[in-house]
Amino acid sequence: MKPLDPRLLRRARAARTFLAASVLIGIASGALIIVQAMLLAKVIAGVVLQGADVTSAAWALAAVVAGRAVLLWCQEVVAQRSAAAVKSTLRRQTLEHALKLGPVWLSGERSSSLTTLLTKGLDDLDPYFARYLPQLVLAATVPAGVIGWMATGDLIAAGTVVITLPLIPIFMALIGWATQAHSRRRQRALDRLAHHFTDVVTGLPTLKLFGRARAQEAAVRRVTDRHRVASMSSLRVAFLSSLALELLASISVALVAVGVGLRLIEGHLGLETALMVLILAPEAYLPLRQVGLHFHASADGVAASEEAFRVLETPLPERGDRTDVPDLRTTNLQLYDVTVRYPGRDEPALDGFDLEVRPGEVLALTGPSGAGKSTVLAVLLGFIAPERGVVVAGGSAADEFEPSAWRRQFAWVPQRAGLRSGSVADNVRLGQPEASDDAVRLALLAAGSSELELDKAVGEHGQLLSGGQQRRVALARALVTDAPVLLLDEPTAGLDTDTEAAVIAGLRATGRTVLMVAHRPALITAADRSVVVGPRELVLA
Ligand SMILES: Nc1ncnc2c1ncn2[C@@H]1O[C@H](COP(=O)(O)OP(=O)(O)OP(=O)(O)O)[C@@H](O)[C@H]1O
Repeated sequence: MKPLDPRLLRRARAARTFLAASVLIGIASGALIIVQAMLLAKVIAGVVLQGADVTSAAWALAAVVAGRAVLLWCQEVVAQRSAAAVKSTLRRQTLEHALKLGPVWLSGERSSSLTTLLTKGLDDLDPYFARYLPQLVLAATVPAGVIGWMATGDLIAAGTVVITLPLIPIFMALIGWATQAHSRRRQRALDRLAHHFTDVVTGLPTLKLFGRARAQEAAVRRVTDRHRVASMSSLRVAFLSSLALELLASISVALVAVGVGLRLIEGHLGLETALMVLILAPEAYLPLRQVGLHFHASADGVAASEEAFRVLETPLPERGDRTDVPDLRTTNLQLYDVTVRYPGRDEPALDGFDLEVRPGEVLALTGPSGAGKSTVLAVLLGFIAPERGVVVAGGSAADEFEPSAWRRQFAWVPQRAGLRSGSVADNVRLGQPEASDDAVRLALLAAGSSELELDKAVGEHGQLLSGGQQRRVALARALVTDAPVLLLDEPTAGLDTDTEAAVIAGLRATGRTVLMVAHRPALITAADRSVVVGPRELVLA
């Protein structure tokens, strides 16, 4: 593990400010430690030898101690603020990037890993900023100053420190090497726990229905146990390594002390100098020991930031920046020879697919389950880039356009409605935040949901609404936009025949281009045309 990931400095301005402030505070702390040792030695020697007046030195010592307390406070304030700023920057950047990567990239276990990373994961950066980095700066500044100053009083003691001090970073590097693997294992166990737990909670009604809820207890226990074992082994390494570093530093200080004691007895050193060297010796080792101590607390934070960088460094599909997207109210939309392969899949989800969508037509995409109908919509929305082939509008390829400008031409109703908690109106307004109550009512009417009150509560993932109501609210959310093309993934699934007829009539009445994935005969019949998606594309009149 690198002590300081340069990507952190590049991505978060707060981290750079923090580092600069920490270096200044570190240098000031180093100077105060030396002055404190000199004054302390002077006061003790004065008292022991009963000759000198130590009053002024005692006052100066009190001032130095107060100065160190103020520096510590400054360091804490700067660290907490920087940690908060860096976490918020990383969270924002990671979330924005994940959104740009789109729902296809987020599918699978990625969404729960991302949730863990953006919540608990990045919080682990707190000890990294508040403890580890300041200590790292002190470790780089204080020992050099202390050894230099010791050398002016006792060259042999300074030499002893110079020889023994490097043992600490060597041990730390070895320990760090072992800890990194433990931290990663712990992070993976936490990810798996989050994923499993989300799955179980979301699927609890189904599990109960099939009498499998109890069986999940054992599965949750197993995953939790794995996390516990990983955490305990991290802690074991942390405690053992602290003990090793502590022991090493104590033996080194003892070596210095024995040498100083002998030279004092033999008269080669004065009492004040000997005291100063003895007081300073532990200070040379302390920052390095503390770095080792805080290293473990920060390892989880560093693992989380590496995870965030992994997301941030995932390349975005190449898209142009043109915003002059042709108006699809008047322009044909074409797919030529489009082949799509999902990451990790050998078989293509779409193979050499051609399609032409004319303005204002209602077109049904049909075909067996898994044939690639939803994938056609994902390609049109730019959620996945075709391996071969191209999407064309008005003579230009879709990937020449800036993604959000391109997507403004479309309103999408996915297979899962994707509603969030709030009211029905809140959910419809996701399509058009400025929509008036009348516009929302009109959209609900066109979606066959006139019976739904605008302020009716919607729970998480659309709970509190029936499956059919969720679909219709999602449809109203698409209809309230002014997008010229509606991409609908089975818009009438779960609706009764009358409501389905009303929805189809509502769709036609909008006069917009509709491209819908359709399994139900009523929907296929209501379309102007239907296209079969599958290994062999058939275009039916
Ligand atoms: N995110 C994904 N990662 C990997 N494979 C995927 C992903 N999404 C879909 N697939 C695979 O791509 C193929 C086409 O899927 P798609 O959802 O487009 O089919 P579909 O025709 O819409 O099916 P259905 O009618 O059941 O909704 C399937 O084999 C599916 O397993």
